[in-house]
Amino acid sequence: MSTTSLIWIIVVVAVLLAVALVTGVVLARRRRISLTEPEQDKPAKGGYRAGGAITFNEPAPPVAEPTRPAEPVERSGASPAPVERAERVEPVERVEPVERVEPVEHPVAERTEVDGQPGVGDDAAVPRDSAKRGFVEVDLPEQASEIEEIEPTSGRLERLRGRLSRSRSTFGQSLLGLLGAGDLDEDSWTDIEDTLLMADLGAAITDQIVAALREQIVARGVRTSDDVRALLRDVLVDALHPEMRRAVNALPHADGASGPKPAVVLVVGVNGVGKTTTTGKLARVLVADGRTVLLGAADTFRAAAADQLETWGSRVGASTVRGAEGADPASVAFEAVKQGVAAGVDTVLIDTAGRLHTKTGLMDELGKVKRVVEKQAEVDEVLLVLDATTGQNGLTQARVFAEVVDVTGIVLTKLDGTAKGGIVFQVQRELGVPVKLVGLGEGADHLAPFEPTAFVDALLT
Ligand SMILES: Nc1nc2c(ncn2[C@@H]2O[C@H](COP(=O)(O)OP(=O)(O)OP(=O)(O)O)[C@@H](O)[C@H]2O)c(=O)[nH]1
Repeated sequence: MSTTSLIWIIVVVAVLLAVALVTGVVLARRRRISLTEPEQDKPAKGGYRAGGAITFNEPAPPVAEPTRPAEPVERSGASPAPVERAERVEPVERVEPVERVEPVEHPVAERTEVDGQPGVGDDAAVPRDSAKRGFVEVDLPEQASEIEEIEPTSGRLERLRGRLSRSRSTFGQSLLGLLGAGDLDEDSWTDIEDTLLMADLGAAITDQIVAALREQIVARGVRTSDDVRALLRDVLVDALHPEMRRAVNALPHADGASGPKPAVVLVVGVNGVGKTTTTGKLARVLVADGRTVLLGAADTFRAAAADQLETWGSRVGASTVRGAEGADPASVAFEAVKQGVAAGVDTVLIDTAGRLHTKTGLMDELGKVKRVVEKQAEVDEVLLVLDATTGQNGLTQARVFAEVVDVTGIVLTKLDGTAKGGIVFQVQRELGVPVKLVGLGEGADHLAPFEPTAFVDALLT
């Protein structure tokens, strides 16, 4: 072979190698997904649409403005003008802080009739408001001197979306970062799984979401940060079952032989999760919607709980029926519904006590409350209140309550205080019951309707 031929061969091989190298680099770059595009901070397509108000459901054909007998409750509209103060506003007893912090013996040990087992009215553990905890942590709202203005419910979640910032940064943004970081190897998928598990989505939903992402990232040919966001949004919204009915059954029953009957809503859950606060916030929403409300303080284990509820009521002109401390919760609930029917209010909201951690005790008490209430009127909604910050504990509670009463909706409180917003996914799956409302703060109007799309958008944008 001549020298010229050899030189030509070397040149051709060098050119081929250079072409192969350039092609490889270009292909590798095209497979990368970058999240640094200017589009990054724009809302996902369709935008954040949390404009919905809390919706209420009527149990039967709509009632045409029922005429109500004289009732000391003035209505407030969506933009309420100052209304006259309701008659029954009694001074709220202030509970002084308990200073002593000592362990408390469980009272059941001293009781002979229950054979050492907790009975109705007992806690499995020492109640949180025993001397061990102290009332100092319970923030009683100030007694209002006049009826307050209530923030309109429409657009409320949009206004409160900033309160989901902890979940947004540790859950939403982490996922976007991981998915958009380029070639996804097995380590990346493990990181994605860990992020979902740490946000309290639970193993089953994590598997479901990861499988959907793996499949669709290829099927859709995901390339850009917008593609990633859109895919993640669709997969998360889908896992939240947007088709579930989330209206609260709180509107009165149509005229019957004996006239219109109020809707009855039972608010249940263990102590400290935010039942009383939620009942108060819900009363405000109903009043803002032009409804008349009567409150039943069936949490008779703690006088301050009834005071707290009464204060919430007085702030919006709703009366509260309460019993003596330690009274039978069922009798208070019965009386509240009886008075609600007599007064012709639209809704009776009953705050129950959740002190019974033993299933039998809980069943006895809640079952009795429901039975006696049903002698007066149908129970339309049983709202189970869960504290989003309690993770697995909250789920255990949810299971017990679901076995005991027919839970029709979940209120997830304290979502503002947690980075684990994923509990929403898990609790719906566990119970098969929709999350209807979410608590996003201690403020009087920090209760919002739960909307899957708006929620996911708040996490991702
Ligand atoms: N950050 C935050 N705090 C909340 C929320 N909902 C309730 N809380 C607070 O949680 C605490 C307990 O609320 P309560 O309404 O007294 O709870 P409860 O379940 O009625 O408790 P018991 O009356 O003891 O059974 C209060 O300090 C509330 O202000 C919420 O959505 N976010």
